[in-house]
Amino acid sequence: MAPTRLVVLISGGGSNLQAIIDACESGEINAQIAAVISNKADAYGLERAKQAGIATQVLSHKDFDSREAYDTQLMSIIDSFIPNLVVLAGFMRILTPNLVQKYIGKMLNIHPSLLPKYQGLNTHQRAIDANDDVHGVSVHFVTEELDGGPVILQAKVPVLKDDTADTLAKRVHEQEHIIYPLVVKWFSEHRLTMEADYAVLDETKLPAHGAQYPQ
Ligand SMILES: Nc1nc2c(c(=O)[nH]1)N[C@@H](CN(C=O)c1ccc(C(=O)N[C@@H](CCC(=O)O)C(=O)O)cc1)CN2
Ligand SMILES: NCC(=O)N[C@@H]1O[C@H](COP(=O)([O-])[O-])[C@@H](O)[C@H]1O
Repeated sequence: MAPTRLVVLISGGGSNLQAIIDACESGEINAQIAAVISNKADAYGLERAKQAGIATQVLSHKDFDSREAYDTQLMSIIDSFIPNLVVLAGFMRILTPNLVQKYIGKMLNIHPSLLPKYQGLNTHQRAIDANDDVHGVSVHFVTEELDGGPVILQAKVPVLKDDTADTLAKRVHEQEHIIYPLVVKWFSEHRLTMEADYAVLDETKLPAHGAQYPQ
């Protein structure tokens, strides 16, 4: 089967991008990253992509007068790489309805909370402030509703009494790097749709660390 063509959108360090790069390079995922696009020129994820020989492009939102104008240009760039799947990996811009609808069912996001809890930003601190004893991460389809799309896979981590947002984020990151490549692999093998019967996904492949299907 031809490898799934990925376009990955980032804004920062790119550790999730790196996990997907590694999984593609090892053959774990039958996919290739056609391009990495960042809205921040100083995103270290761009360096990770360059070191892996992956095409990169920077599209700064500051160069556009509106979200719609930015997304129109972003769509044009994404389309030029003819992706089967668009992967948001720490991409920190809210996408407009036109762009979301164009890629509906073939755009994924990773969000650092157990959705539907804590949509939006600053999720780790919010979990600590709420005295939660469990936190985690969700991989979901992107829809117009911010962080409201169908959840595909989640992973849980404990919140420790002395946790800071940084120590909790580090624990969550470890799980992100397991479940995101796994979901991309499932997409590449099963051509996941938003109406997917999650039973199609082989539960035995779930990492032992407590990943769970949405209830
Ligand atoms: N239409 C959608 N767009 C995006 C989704 C989505 O589900 N639907 N997921 C987000 C990712 N995300 C959380 O997982 C997220 C990203 C950015 C923001 C946000 O408030 N961004 C601000 C700018 C913040 C900054 O620059 O630091 C903004 O866009 O004004 C919230 C949640 C990606 N997009
Ligand atoms: N709302 C989106 C969001 O907060 N996403 C989060 O950004 C980080 C990106 O890290 P990375 O750049 O090292 O992959 C990840 O923790 C991801 O869950």
